[in-house]
Amino acid sequence: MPTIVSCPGKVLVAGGYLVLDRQHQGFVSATPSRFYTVVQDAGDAGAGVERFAVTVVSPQFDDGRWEYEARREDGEWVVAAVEREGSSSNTFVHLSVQAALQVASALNPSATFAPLEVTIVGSNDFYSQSRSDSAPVPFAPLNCTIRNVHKTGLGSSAAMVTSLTSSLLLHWTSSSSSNPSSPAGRLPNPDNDTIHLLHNLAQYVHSLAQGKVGSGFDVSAAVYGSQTYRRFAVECLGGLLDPQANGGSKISSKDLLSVLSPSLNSAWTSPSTAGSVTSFSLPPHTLLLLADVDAGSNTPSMVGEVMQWKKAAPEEAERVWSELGRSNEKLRDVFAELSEAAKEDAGANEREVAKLAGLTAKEWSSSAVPFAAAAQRILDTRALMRYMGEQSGVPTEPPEQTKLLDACSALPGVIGAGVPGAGGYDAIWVLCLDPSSASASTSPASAVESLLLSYTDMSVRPLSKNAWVRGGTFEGEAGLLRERVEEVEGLQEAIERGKKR
Ligand SMILES: Nc1ncnc2c1ncn2[C@@H]1O[C@H](COP(=O)(O)OP(=O)(O)OP(=O)(O)O)[C@@H](O)[C@H]1O
Ligand SMILES: C[C@@](O)(CCOP(=O)(O)O)CC(=O)O
Repeated sequence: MPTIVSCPGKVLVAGGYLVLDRQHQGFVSATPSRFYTVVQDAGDAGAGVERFAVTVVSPQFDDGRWEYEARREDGEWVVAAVEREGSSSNTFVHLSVQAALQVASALNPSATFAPLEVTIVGSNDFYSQSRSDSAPVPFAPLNCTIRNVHKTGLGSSAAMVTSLTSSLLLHWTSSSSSNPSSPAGRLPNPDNDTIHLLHNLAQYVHSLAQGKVGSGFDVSAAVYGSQTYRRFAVECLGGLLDPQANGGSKISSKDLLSVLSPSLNSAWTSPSTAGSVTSFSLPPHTLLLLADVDAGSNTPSMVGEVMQWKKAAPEEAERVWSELGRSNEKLRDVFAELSEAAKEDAGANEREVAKLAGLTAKEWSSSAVPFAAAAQRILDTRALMRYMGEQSGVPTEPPEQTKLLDACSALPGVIGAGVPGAGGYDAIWVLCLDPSSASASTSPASAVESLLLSYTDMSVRPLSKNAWVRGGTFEGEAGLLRERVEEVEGLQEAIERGKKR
């Protein structure tokens, strides 16, 4: 039986930069666009096996095939890349296989291993698709190398690393313990302790592969789905990211597990160092529409400049961050109030949404409806982000984006719009009402889509409807899931394409 794990992409709706600091939180939506990893035995497992092959195929890419040999040396598993003519290296994949194998062997020292074939695919919306009239097949080949692909900002590396490390670890440990709160009709998810370990493992691999410590909100979204995220302290990872730790030699499997295991390393649970994941939901009958902006921004350098400003003007920065932090929390709270109201009286909520969908957010404000408060909160957060951008000299919401966001926000049924994550020229989100009565062509979302498709001041392309987040739905909030191949459209075909490599 193959082991399949899928993980969602992310949109950091609010909390960019602040979320790097444990004092503040990030407000994250998971996307229905997901990464899938399929792990299959390609031979028999043997007792006392000292080496086995792991082949990883990513059928969407011309260079998407990596071969590894796992060898046991002095009781420790080491994963080495097998170089073939024309093959590229993939640090994210290599480190995922190495770390997952070490943790699996530490959890079960007498585990037996078989050769493995692994297939990785990401929903089309993680990558810009070539313009064509027909919709691409699921997990469509991109006709380019990984290095040359244009990413859309949904967090491909975090979703990929999390689904790969998780599927490998679950495959090797044949974890049968399941979570009683698993959604009905789906394969049961692992228990909470296992999920926590999978999270810690993916955070470690992702940080190591990126060569930096981001806040980790993207990996957390890949595991836990939509959430209010407070980062874990770097101390949780001990010296794992420090190349000088262990005198420069590789960490043993046992030591790796003792750092990553939430039951062995109290830093993961102690209030002064632990991260936290609490709820964040978009209200029912709202739709978060996403669009890719072609210009692109360099997140690490933007982060560097904001941090420099923070150091140079600590008092002003502290004041702005506190205000932004409060504004972001208010946005989360008003979404929670709207979700609660919809739960209490679904009919009244639907009627209100249907009425407001024909009016602009400016027009709502005269009647002081709760959706008007959400619109105002979004404007407040944007204004503060722009102010921080001006102060730090970083284009968090550059004028071209302001113009585009304002144009979207002025359409009927639009609650507001923003630049996700670090901001800049990468992407935008637009939150609109999604009345059940509207036909696909008369909905606020379709008006936004038309505006974006005909926009000429900047090159902006809406992601497909498959990537839009529907408020209050399972698909729009779920984190890591175990999957059956026959239930994921196009997955079997993608595996077959990979076999032809
Ligand atoms: N389908 C895939 N198969 C294998 N590796 C992948 C795949 N997609 C992404 N990766 C890995 O992730 C790396 C990209 O990571 P990087 O941190 O640059 O992007 P990112 O910030 O996650 O992108 P974005 O947020 O825009 O999706 C690739 O170089 C590759 O190693
Ligand atoms: C700037 C930052 O807070 C968010 C970056 O988000 P994104 O990759 O632009 O979606 C960095 C981080 O949290 O790792």
